[in-house]
Amino acid sequence: MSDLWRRCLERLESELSAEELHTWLMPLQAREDATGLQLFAPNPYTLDTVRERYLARIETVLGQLAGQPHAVRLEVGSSAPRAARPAATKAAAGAEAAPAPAFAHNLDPHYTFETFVEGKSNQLGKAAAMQVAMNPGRAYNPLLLYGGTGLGKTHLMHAAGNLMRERNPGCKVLYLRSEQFVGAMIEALRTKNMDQFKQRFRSVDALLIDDIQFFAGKDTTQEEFFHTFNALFESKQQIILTCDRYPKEVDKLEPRLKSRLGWGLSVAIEPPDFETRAAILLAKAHEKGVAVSENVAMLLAKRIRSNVRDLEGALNTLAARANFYGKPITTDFAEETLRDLLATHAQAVTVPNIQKITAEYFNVRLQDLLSKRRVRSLARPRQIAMALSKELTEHSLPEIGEAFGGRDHTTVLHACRTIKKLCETDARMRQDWEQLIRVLTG
Ligand SMILES: Nc1ncnc2c1ncn2[C@@H]1O[C@H](COP(=O)(O)OP(=O)(O)OP(=O)(O)O)[C@@H](O)[C@H]1O
Repeated sequence: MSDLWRRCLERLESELSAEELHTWLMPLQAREDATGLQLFAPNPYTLDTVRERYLARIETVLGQLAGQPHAVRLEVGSSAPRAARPAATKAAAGAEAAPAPAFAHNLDPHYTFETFVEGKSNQLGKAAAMQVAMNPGRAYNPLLLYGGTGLGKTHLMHAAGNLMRERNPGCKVLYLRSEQFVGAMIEALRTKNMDQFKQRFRSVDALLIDDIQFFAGKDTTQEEFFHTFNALFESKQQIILTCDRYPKEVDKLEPRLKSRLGWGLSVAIEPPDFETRAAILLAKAHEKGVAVSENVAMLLAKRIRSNVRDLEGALNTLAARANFYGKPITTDFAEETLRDLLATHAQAVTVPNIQKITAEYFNVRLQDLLSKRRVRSLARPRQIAMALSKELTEHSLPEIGEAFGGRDHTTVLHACRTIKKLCETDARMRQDWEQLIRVLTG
């Protein structure tokens, strides 16, 4: 790697989140010559993103490091051509040696990148899944998508598989829920067909396994998965996994497996924000041919924050009722039809609950959080709790101010603006914010 580029990355490490760095900048290859620095992106998508979001900053840092303006050229390609055989060719070579039964892929054709709505909460996950699909076995291996239920991990996983097959129809992509992997293994053990089992999993170009937290405590499965993983990894076959939390936090998952999972890229999929929830609803309604206005989408997006599956469930209920009664889906109709459901979601998030959870999260006493004390260790959690109250409840600014020890509504407004800005610029703050939302709405 060019020394200048390495130093530039080191500098940027302190400014960007690890995920941004790994998704966009680490895949770049650098070549330095008399005319400046040339950066090679693995695909046009990365190139566009780097140009749009990071190029200006890269040029500034390079200028600082070199002591004078430094030209940067960006293009798609590689600084040194790789010798590795593409995965599909490898599979074909394997097939020559031992003809395998016809391959039946099992991807859901509806789960594509086109039907996936992008927002801040899932942008990195989508980008990583796309890169993997465009460079199977080479971009990130394994790619691990983790996060709460119903947030689109399975969708992205299938989308990656579908894109791989679109780009290379001969590509063998096998999707399995973890339970299916366990079931297949038990069956193979029972019928003494372990060789066939091994062959089945190791002959694919990409193996997609959903919800690997299910492997916890299943030692034989983990052992077998570990060997499958190694075999695939070594021959550069792509592995994509999902998990309901960061795998290091999954109890009874073997340390050596956890360490393997860390070899590639792990990306968190966060709960979508309000705008993304509304956009997802409108997209789903369009897909299903259900006429839903923006107002209705906004109503549901405002009130149902838990996850996309719940949002979709609400939309399906609305569509079915509207169809049954032959009525249009107005906001009144939606309020009326989903009254119980909306009430359940509203109950979960109250200002006192937000205050309590935020105080616990930052390890401060509730009475201090609500006090007038202005020390930073209290002021920031207090601002976060105020901003969360605005985001997650229907209360007005004066009402929220009142609930925080009788503060003025302008103080609440200031808190909301400060936190929003910090979430955009500070990765640590964004993590805290998203984690709290997850706890409060999960
Ligand atoms: N950003 C998005 N755009 C469009 N649809 C989405 C998005 N996020 C989630 N969905 C939809 O929400 C539903 C649930 O998503 P999915 O099954 O992928 O969740 P998951 O994270 O894998 O959940 P689980 O861990 O429970 O399996 C799917 O119908 C999916 O299409």
